[in-house]
Amino acid sequence: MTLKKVNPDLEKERSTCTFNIEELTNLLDTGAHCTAERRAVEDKVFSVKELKDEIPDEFLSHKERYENAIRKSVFLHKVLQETGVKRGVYNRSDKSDFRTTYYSIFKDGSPFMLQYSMFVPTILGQGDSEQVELWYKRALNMEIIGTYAQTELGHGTFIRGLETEAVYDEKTEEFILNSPSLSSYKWWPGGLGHTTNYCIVMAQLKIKGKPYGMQPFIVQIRDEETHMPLPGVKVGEIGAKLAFNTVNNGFLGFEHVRIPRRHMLMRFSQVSKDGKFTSSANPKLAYGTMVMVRVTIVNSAATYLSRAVTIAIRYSAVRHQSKLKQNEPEPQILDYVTQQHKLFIGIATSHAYMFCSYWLWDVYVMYQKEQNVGNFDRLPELHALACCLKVISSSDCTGLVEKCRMSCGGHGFMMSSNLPQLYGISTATCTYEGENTVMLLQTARALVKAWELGSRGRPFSPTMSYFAEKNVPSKWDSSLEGILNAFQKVSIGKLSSSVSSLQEYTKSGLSAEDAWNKASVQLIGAAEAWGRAVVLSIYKSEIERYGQTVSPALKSVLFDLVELYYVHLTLEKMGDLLLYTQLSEKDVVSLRKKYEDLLEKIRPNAIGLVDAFDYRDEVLNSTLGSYDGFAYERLMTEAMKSPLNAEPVNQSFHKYIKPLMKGKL
Ligand SMILES: CC(C)(COP(=O)(O)OP(=O)(O)OC[C@H]1O[C@@H](n2cnc3c(N)ncnc32)[C@H](O)[C@@H]1OP(=O)(O)O)[C@@H](O)C(=O)NCCC(=O)NCCSC(=O)CCCC(=O)O
Ligand SMILES: Cc1cc2nc3c(=O)[nH]c(=O)nc-3n(C[C@H](O)[C@H](O)[C@H](O)COP(=O)(O)OP(=O)(O)OC[C@H]3O[C@@H](n4cnc5c(N)ncnc54)[C@H](O)[C@@H]3O)c2cc1C
Repeated sequence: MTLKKVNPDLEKERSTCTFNIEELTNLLDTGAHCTAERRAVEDKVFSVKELKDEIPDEFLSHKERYENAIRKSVFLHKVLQETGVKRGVYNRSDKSDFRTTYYSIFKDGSPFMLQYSMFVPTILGQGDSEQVELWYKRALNMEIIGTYAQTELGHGTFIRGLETEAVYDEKTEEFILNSPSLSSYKWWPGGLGHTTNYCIVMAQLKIKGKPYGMQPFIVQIRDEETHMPLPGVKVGEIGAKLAFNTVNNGFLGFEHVRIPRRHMLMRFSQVSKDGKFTSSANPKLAYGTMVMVRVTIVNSAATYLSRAVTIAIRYSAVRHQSKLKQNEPEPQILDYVTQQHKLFIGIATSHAYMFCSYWLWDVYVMYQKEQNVGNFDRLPELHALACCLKVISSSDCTGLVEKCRMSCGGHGFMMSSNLPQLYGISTATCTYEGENTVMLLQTARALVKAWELGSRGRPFSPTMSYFAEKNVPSKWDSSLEGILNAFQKVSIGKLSSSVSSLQEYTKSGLSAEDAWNKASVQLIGAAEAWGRAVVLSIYKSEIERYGQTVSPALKSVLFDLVELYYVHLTLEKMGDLLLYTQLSEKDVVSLRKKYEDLLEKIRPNAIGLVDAFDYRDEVLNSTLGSYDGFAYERLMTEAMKSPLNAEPVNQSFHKYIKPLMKGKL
C-alpha cells in the first residue's frame, strides 16, 4: 500500500478536527445518496482525458480558448449523457442538483452554459405543452443549441425599453423580427457568438400597430447543417471581458426575419392565427425565467465562495511567515487572528447562503406548483426574495472571494491559484440577471407596498410578518434570538424611515417618482436590511432543524459558525444597531470578546470545515489549495508550463534588447 503524501501541516490540522467530515459533506450535498451520486459523476468526468487541459487556459489565445471550451463542452455533454445526468443540467427539479462541481472543468465558463441554465428552462417554463414536446426533446438531444437573448446594447435593466420588435403578419401567419437601431442589437447572451443555432429572443410584440409588451420567441439564427447565419441575421461575439471569456457572449440583430406564429412561446399569452392577442393572467409571468435564475444564483454565489475559502484556508495552513514569538519558528499564517478574521467568515457565509439557497429553492418549487393551478398570490414575495437574496449573496460572496485572494498574499494573484478566475465569475453575478442596485430597488418597491398595505390592516407575507410587531425599545440581548430580533428592528427602522422620507418629499411638492429617486439610497438600505433579517432567520432555523438529526459534534460546530456569522454581522453593522436598538458600548466590548473566542474555537476545525466542502483537486484547479498542501511544488510546476520557459533565450533579446545594449537601435 502506498501512503498518500500530505504536507505535515495539513496532516496536523486534520488530526485536530472534532467532527465527522463526511457527515458535514452529506449535509451540504442534501443527503448521503447525493454525495455518492455526485462523486460517481465526478469519477467519470475527471477520468475522461479529453476533459483535461494540456496547456493552462491562460496561455492560449482567445480563439484557442474558445475552441478548447467547445471541445470540452461536447465531451462533457457526452459523458454526462452516458452517466444519465439530466437533472441539474436541463431542469432543476431537485435541490440536490446544485452541487454540479464537475462544471469547474471550465475555469471561465462554458459556451453551452445558457443552453442549460436559461434556454431549456424558458422552453419548459414559457412554452405550451405542444411547444415543450417539440423543442425540449430537440434541445435535450443537443440537436439545437440555444441561449436567452434579452439584453440589448441600449437596455439591459429596463426591459420595457427593449427595442427588438416582433410584428405579426396575419396574412402569412408569421412574426417579423426586426432590430430598428444599433441600440436594439441583442448584446451579452452566452454562447450567442458562434455556438448557438437557436435562441429565445425577448421582443416587443406588435399586432396591427398596437404594442403588447415583451414576449418570448424561439428563433433559428444559424443553418443546422452549415452553421452559417441565416439571411437577415447579424450575429457575432462581443469581445474580451473581465471573465466569462469562454462563454462566447454575443450580439444579434435582425433585418425583417420571418418566423412562424407558433414560434412565440404561448403558455401564458397567445396570438391566434387572425392576430387576436390573449393576455396571460399576470403579465409578469413572461419574466419567469429571471426569477428562477435569481433563485439559483444564491447557490452559485455560495459555491464560488466555498471554493475560494477552501483554497485560502489550506494555503494559510501550509504558509509560514514572520514571527509571532521571537524564539519560535515562523507560524502558519492561519495562526494570525487577523487571518482567521478574514477567512472563517467565508466558511460561515458560504454555509449561510447554501442553506438559504436550499430553502429558497423549496419556496420557488412550492410557488411553481401553485402557479400551475392559477394561483399567483405568492409571486410578489418570491420576486422580492429572489431579487434581494440574489443581491446580498452575490455581493457578500464576491467581496469575500476577493478577501480570500488578498489573504494569500502575492501567490493569490497567480492565475494558477484560480482565485482571480473565481473572483471574475463571482463578480459577474452582481451584474447579470438584474444589476444589484436595481434589484434592491425592486425589493424596496415590494417592501414599501407591503408596509403601506400593512398600515391599512392587510396581513404581511411570512418573511415580512415581523413588520407587524411594535417597535418598542427593549434591552439588548446577545443571544441568537436577541440578535435576530435586533436586525429585524433595524429593518423596520430603515423601512419606516424611508417611507417617512417618501411621504415628506411628496408633501413638499415632489412627484412620487422624484420622491422615490431622492430617497433611493435609504430605500436600498431598507431592502438590504430586510434581506439580512431573512438570511439570519433562515440560516438559524435551518441549522436548528438539521441540528436535530446530526451528531452532537457536528451540531456544535455548525452552531459555532452560526454564532460567528451573527456576531460578525453585529459588529459590522454596529452603526445601524446603535441607531435602532439598545446596543451599548458595554455590549459591543463583550461581543468583540465573544468574536475572538469564536475564532479560537473554530481554529482547530478550519481545515476539516473546508475539507467537508469536498472539492477534489480537479474541481479547485488551484496550486495553492490542493488536498496535499504542496503549494510551492505546484506553483513551480505550473510556472514551467509558461510558453516563455520553453527556451532559455527569447528571440526578442536578439531583435530588440541586444541592439539597445550595444547602442545599435
Ligand atoms: C427592473 C425590472 C424588474 C423592471 O421591470 P418593469 O417591467 O419595468 O417593471 P415595472 O413596470 O417597474 O413593474 C414592476 C412590477 O412588476 C413586478 N415584477 C417585476 N419583475 C418581476 C418578476 N420577475 N416577477 C414577478 N413580478 C415582477 C414588480 O414587483 C412590480 O409589481 P407592482 O407593480 O409593484 O405590483 C425589470 O426590467 C428587470 O427585471 N430588469 C433586469 C433585467 C434582467 O434581469 N436581465 C437578465 C438577462 S439574462 C442574464 O443576465 C443571464 C445571465 C446568466 C448567466 O450568464 O449565467
Ligand atoms: C457576464 C454577463 C453575462 C450576461 N449574460 C446575459 C445573457 O445570457 N442574456 C442576456 O439577455 N443578458 C445577459 N447579460 C446582461 C445582463 O443581464 C445585464 O447587463 C444586466 O441586467 C444589467 O443591465 P445593464 O447592463 O443594462 O446595466 P445598466 O442598467 O445600464 O446599469 C448601469 C448603472 O445604472 C444604474 N441603474 C440603471 N437603472 C437604474 C434605476 N432604475 N435606478 C437606479 N439605478 C439604475 C445601475 O444600478 C448601474 O449602476 C449578461 C451580463 C454579464 C455581465
